Amino acid sequence: MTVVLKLGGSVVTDKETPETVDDDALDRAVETIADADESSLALVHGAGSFGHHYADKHGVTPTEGSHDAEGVWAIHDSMRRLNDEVVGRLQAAGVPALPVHPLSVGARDAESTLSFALDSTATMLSEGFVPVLHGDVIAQAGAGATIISGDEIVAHLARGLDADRVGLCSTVDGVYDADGDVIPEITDFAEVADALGGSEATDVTGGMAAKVRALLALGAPAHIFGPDALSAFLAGEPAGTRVSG
Ligand SMILES: Nc1ncnc2c1ncn2[C@@H]1O[C@H](COP(=O)(O)OP(=O)(O)OP(=O)(O)O)[C@@H](O)[C@H]1O
Ligand SMILES: C=C(C)CCOP(=O)(O)O
Repeated sequence: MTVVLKLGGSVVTDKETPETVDDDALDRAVETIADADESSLALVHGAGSFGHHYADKHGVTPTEGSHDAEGVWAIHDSMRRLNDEVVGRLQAAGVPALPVHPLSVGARDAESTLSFALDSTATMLSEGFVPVLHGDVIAQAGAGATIISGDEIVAHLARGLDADRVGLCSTVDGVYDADGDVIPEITDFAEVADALGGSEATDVTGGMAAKVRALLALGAPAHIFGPDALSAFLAGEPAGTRVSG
């Protein structure tokens, strides 16, 4: 049973204050993951108030690239520091976490098609480690470097590792309908398009609409849920909104 789980940047950081980890929320998530003791778990985390802030400052998005090495490094470096924090706390809680930095293993061609070697991630999993990936900048042919969101990495991992279960843990309890109620299941983008917005904070990768689109394109069932439902998700129980294309 392979599980791919993303901890949203809005969960693990205080998205309103640049470069601030949300200590309580991250510790709670780490504790829940340690308690679950999932045998084959690949983790991804988002950018929150780390990467998005620098991406915005240097004008880099998933489609607008940059050849400015210092700017690209500033974005990556902020994500690397957040990743150090996440990996360090997981290890302190007894989870055998190791980092995988997308900048060093992935690239896009001129048509934006992603190639992303999964050898390190897959081998870590089979050796009993918990790989921890993150949204990042990656080199793109003809564009310098562009942003890759944690959600895109989740989709790539889910396919490449043939995941049995995929989860996006965000700050919301699930995907809300126009009345603010959690939608139990989404099978078609058009049915929910009107209710889906972007993100409330600085976010260059598109908020909820982009998440639902990416998850609908997967073969595996995926769930979007809030931190309170993380242990249920890891136990294989229903959590938040189920998205299946
Ligand atoms: N219909 C909807 N239901 C739920 N949330 C929605 C909806 N439309 C827009 N949103 C927004 O989407 C946000 C979740 O997307 P966001 O990209 O901020 O999450 P994240 O993955 O946790 O963060 P990050 O992108 O930094 O990793 C919510 O906080 C909410 O503001
Ligand atoms: C802005 C950067 C570097 C990555 C964005 O990842 P996300 O928070 O998962 O959308």
